[in-house]
Amino acid sequence: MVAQDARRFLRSRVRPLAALALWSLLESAHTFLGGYGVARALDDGFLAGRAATGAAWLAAAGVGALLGGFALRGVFAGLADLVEPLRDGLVRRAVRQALAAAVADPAKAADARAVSRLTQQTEMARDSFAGLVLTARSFVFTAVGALVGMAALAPVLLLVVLPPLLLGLAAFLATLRPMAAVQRESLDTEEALASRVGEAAGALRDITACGGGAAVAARVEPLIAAQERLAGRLAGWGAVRTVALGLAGRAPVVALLAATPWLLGRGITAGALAGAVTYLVQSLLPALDTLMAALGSAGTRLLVVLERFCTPPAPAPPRPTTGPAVGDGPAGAAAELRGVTFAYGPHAHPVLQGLDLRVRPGEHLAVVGPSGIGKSTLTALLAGLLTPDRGVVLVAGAPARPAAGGGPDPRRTLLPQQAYVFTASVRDNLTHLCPGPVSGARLDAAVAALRLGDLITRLGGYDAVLDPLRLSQGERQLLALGAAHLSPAPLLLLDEATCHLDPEAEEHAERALAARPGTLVVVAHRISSAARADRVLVLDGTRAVCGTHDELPARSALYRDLVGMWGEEQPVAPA
Ligand SMILES: Nc1ncnc2c1ncn2[C@@H]1O[C@H](COP(=O)(O)OP(=O)(O)OP(=O)(O)O)[C@@H](O)[C@H]1O
Repeated sequence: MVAQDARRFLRSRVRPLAALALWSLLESAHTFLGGYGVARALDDGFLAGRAATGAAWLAAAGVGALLGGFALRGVFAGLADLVEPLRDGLVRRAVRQALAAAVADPAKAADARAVSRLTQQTEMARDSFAGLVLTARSFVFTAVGALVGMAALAPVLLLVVLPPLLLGLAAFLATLRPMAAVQRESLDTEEALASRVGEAAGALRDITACGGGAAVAARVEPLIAAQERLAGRLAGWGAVRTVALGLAGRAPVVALLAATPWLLGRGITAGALAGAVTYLVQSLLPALDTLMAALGSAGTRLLVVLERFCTPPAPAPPRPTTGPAVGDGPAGAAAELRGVTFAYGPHAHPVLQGLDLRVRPGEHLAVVGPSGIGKSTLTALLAGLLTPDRGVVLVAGAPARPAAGGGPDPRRTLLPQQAYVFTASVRDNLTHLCPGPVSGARLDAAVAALRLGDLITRLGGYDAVLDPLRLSQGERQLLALGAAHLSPAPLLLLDEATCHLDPEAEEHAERALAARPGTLVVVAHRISSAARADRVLVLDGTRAVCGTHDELPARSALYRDLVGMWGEEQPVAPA
C-alpha cells in the first residue's frame, strides 16, 4: 500500500525530480574536482616542481567547492517542489479520513488522532522525506562524482575500491527489509502493550479490589517479554548494519592503502593515490555516514507515518441492537436512540446496551425500572449531558449535545430531582429558560396551568426576591415546573422532578406539562405517573420493553411486579 502510493506520488513529480537530479549533477562536479584537483596539483604541480600549476589545480578544486554550494542552493529550492505536495496530499487524506469517520458516526467526539495526523504527523512526514531525499541524493551523486573521478585518474583504482564498497552496500541493503519487519513488529507490540497497560491503569482500583493483579500481569507480561526480545533483535540488526557500513566506508580505504605498493608498481602516481584517498575520506565516507543516520531515524519515522496514513481506518464495529426500535413509529421522531450503549468508564458494566427507542412528537412517555437501572442515565443521554459509547442519540433529528455557550438548550429542557431555584425575583426564576422577555399573560397562563397562584402570592408576587433556603423541596419543584412549562423547548425531560409533591399535585403538574405543546419524557416515581403516560418504557437490566400501561403487564414480568408489588399509588422505584 505504502509502496504503491509512493510510486504514484513519485510518478506525478517527474519535473521536480529531474530538476533535483540536474542540480545534484552539478554538485557531483564539486566531488569530482575535489579529488581530481588534489591529484593534478601533486602530480603536475608540486611534485613536478611547478608550484604555480599546483596552486592553480587547488584553486580549481576550490572553485568546485563554490560550485557545490551554488548547486546545493538549487537543490534546496527544488526540494520544496517535491516535499510540499507530499505534505498537502497527506493533509487532504487526513481531512478525508476524519470526515468519513464523522459521517459514519456523527455522535462520536472528534477523533484526536485526526488532529495529530493533520498537524504533527504531516510535518513529521514532510521533514523526514526532505531529509531522506537530501541524503540519498547526496550519497548517489557523491558516489558518482568520486567513482568517475577515480576512473579519470586511473581506472585500476576502481578495481581496488569497488569490491569492498559494493559488498558493504549490498550487506547494508540486505538488512533493510528484515530490520523494517522487526521494527514494525516492535511498534505493534509497543502499541498493544501501551493499550493493555492503559486499560489496567484505568481500572487499578477494581483490579485491586477483586484481587485481579495476577490475571492482569499474565496478560501484560508476554507483551513485555516480546518487546524485550524484539529490542534484542533490533539491536542485532543494528550491529549488522554498522558492520556493513564500516565495510562500505572504511574497507575501501584500507584496501587502497594495502594495495599502494602494487599500484605504485603499476605506474599509478602518488597524486592519483592521494586523489583517491581524498575521494574516499572527504566525500564518500561522510555521505555514507549521513545516509546511514538518515535511513535509521528519518527512514523509519517516514515509513511508520506513511503506513498510518495509507492504511484505511478500521470500520466502525457493528452496532449491537436488541431488535426493532422500542416504540417504532413514523419518521421525524422528537427524540431517538439508535443502538445506544453507555457505561460509566471503559471497564464498567454498561448501564444501557444496544438500546433503540423512538419518542414520537407530542408523546408523553414514562420511564420506569428499579433503582439504579439507568433511568437518569437515559435522560442525561437524551439531554446530551452524556455521550454514548456506541450508537447515536438524536433530538429533533440532530445529535444530542450540550448547548453551545452553556446557555439553555433550545431543543430540550431537563428537570432533575433537585430543582434549580436561585436568589432572584420569582419572575426570573420562572422565565430563566426563555430566550426573550415573557409577557404577563403568558406568565399568568403558566401559573394558572400549574396552580402556582397561592405559592406566588405567599412569596410576595412576581417581583419578590426569593431566598432558596427558605423554600421547601416541594415549593422548589413547583417553581422549576413553572419554568419548564414556560420554556420553549419542544422536548421536556423530567427526572423524578415531582418526587416531593403529593400524588394529587404531581398528577396535576404532569397533566399540565403533557398538555403543553411538545414532547414529555418523565422518569416515573409512582405507578400512577406511568399509568397517565401514552406509553411506558420499562428498563430491565440491559433489556427494554415499551408499550401502554394496559398492555405491558402481559409483556413485561418486571412491570407486572412493579404494578403488583407497590400498588397504584406507591413509588415505582423505592429509594
Ligand atoms: N456518575 C456516575 N459514575 C459512575 N456510575 C454511575 C454514575 N451515575 C450513575 N452511576 C451508576 O449507573 C447506574 C445507573 O444509574 P442511574 O442513576 O441512571 O439509575 P436510575 O435508574 O436513575 O436510579 P434511581 O432510580 O435510583 O435514580 C447505577 O448503577 C449507578 O450507580
